[in-house]
Amino acid sequence: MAGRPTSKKATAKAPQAVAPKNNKRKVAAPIEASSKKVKVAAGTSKTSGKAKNGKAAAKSSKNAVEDSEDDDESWAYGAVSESESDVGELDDEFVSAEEGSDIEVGALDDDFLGDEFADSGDDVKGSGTAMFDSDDEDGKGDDDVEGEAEEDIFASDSEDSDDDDMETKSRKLDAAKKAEAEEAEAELQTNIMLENDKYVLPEDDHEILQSTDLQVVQARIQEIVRVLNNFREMREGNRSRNDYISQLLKDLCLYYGYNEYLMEKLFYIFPVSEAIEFFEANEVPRPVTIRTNTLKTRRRELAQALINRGVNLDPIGKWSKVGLQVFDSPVPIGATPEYLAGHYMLQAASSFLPVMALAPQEHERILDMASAPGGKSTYIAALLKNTGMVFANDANKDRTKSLVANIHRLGVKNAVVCNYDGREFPGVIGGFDRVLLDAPCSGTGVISKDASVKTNKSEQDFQMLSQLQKELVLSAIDSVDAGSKTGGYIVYSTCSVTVDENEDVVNYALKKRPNVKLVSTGLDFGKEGFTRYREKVFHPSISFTRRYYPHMHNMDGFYVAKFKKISNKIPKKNEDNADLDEEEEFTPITENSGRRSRGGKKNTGSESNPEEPEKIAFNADEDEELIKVSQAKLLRAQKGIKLRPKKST
Ligand SMILES: C[S@@+](CC[C@H](N)C(=O)[O-])C[C@H]1O[C@@H](n2cnc3c(N)ncnc32)[C@H](O)[C@@H]1O
Repeated sequence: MAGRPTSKKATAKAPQAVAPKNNKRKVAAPIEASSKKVKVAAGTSKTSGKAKNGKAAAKSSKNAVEDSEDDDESWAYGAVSESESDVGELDDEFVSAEEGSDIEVGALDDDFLGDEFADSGDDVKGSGTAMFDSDDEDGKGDDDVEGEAEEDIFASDSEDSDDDDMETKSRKLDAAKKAEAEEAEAELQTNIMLENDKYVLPEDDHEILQSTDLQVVQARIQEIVRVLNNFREMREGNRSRNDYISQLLKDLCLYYGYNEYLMEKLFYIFPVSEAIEFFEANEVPRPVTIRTNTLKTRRRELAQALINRGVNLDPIGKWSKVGLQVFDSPVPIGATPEYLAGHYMLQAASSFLPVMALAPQEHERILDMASAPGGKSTYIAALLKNTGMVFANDANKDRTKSLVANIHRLGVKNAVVCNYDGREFPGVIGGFDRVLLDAPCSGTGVISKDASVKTNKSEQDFQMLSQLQKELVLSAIDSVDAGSKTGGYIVYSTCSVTVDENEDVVNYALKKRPNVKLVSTGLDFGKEGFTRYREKVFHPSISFTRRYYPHMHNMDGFYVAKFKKISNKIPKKNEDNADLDEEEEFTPITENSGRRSRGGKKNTGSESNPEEPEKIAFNADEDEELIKVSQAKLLRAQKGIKLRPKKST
């Protein structure tokens, strides 16, 4: 469709209705929008917020300095003193957009879309330039215009120079000024509606389709948001809220380039103004972040090595001890010697969160059910300090190649890579201390990295994804040993913000597996998961789950839920969960069946007695025996040593 803004150019004329709120939020974001270095955080196109953004950035720069001083490691990286001295110089975020534009990412992992970042400089520059008011485009500032007006007045004055009647002269001057003021007022009237003006909705679709001029669409979005925010006073006649909302949704689709189905799905997650902040944030790349691989180095050492290469970086925020935010770099950040030596992983900040929630303990046996390309598996391995075992599984064999490469590069020695459909667990192996299910999802949290999500997901896709996620989460739960001395936890996460893929899935799991309960994620920021959404009511404990948003937390949209398994038996009904809605049935895999039987009837019990709850426990002795046999085989193959396996008693 002509005029459809699928690109970041749309940010150039972003609706301004939300600017003040947005600015406020940016300062509190877990990834600081600090100092000149920030090229993305504050960089939306809200011209009205320019000065404020500059101040906010300056303020947060100071915060970043304080944060880094409070850090356990109590260091301050290269940029810190610079940012302190820069604070006073900052006047707006455009400076930073250009300064931060030359970052190169190089060979990035699959979970981190390098092209976005490589392109980001241009995008930001583009939007930065376009962010200037059109008034400024002719290169004349307000002073120039005023100067011309004054010259005109004096010109007419000089024509009458013969007339030395001061009163006439003064009257002419007054009349000229009045005419100019009226003209100026008239100009304003055509552009700006007064607070109390009623906004008249376009009458028919014809008019809407004609209005593909982004500026017209943008102006209408602003007006409709203004009306919706003060509906009683501002609405036109008997127009309903729905009339305005349906026009707004059409305009948002046009302006940001989403399909109608997804637009509606996302729009209702937020209050009106916040929805626009969310769509706007999706037009701007998120900060480039890396995770220190503590198996090989420490954050301070890594930071120093990268600073020596001219990389401008800072700690990600107080909440992470291993994250670094890279502002700009003269070298490709995905191809430095430190990167190749496995000292860090290019990893989105949001993707630290599920692993932090999982909180792996040394010597545990952990399953990462959907793990490629391994950002989280390798983090788990690092937290285990290469003890215990990480089963890094992924259903996509091709993707396991990058998983294996990352495991090697990062020096992970306690990982087993496997390639099963996650729904086949625990038939493959069970009894884990903890399971992470970072589920396949629609990616509505990472639209800034992959804009194709705006248009390539249909209602059917969402239904299929939600169904798959529900099946996977039950397998994840069933793969954990409730009797684990140190664990018994399951973390479910997605990089999507839709309710179907998050609260709906968790609610379903609570209903189908009353032997689990939700517990705190231990993450001290993030919005609470919804306990109600439109016509849906979820279990109250879903408030333990956490939502993360680009416009609020300056990181990808994300969702994290943590379950504790309290029994290996699945009770028939749990009173706490009795109020959960009945939903469609499917046949999950059981330990006994090994493979998931499809399309059959409900089967949560054992094969011999479907009514009897299944028992899933890891048999440590049996496993030890297997490990010994395999070690013996290995020794024989590698060194020709023959060990006689001990007979089990
Ligand atoms: C969000 S990505 C995982 C990212 C990964 N956790 C990381 O941090 O690098 C989801 C993964 O799920 C995998 N997947 C899709 N369907 C699956 C299934 N039925 N069982 C297991 N993995 C599946 C996809 O191949 C994809 O790699």
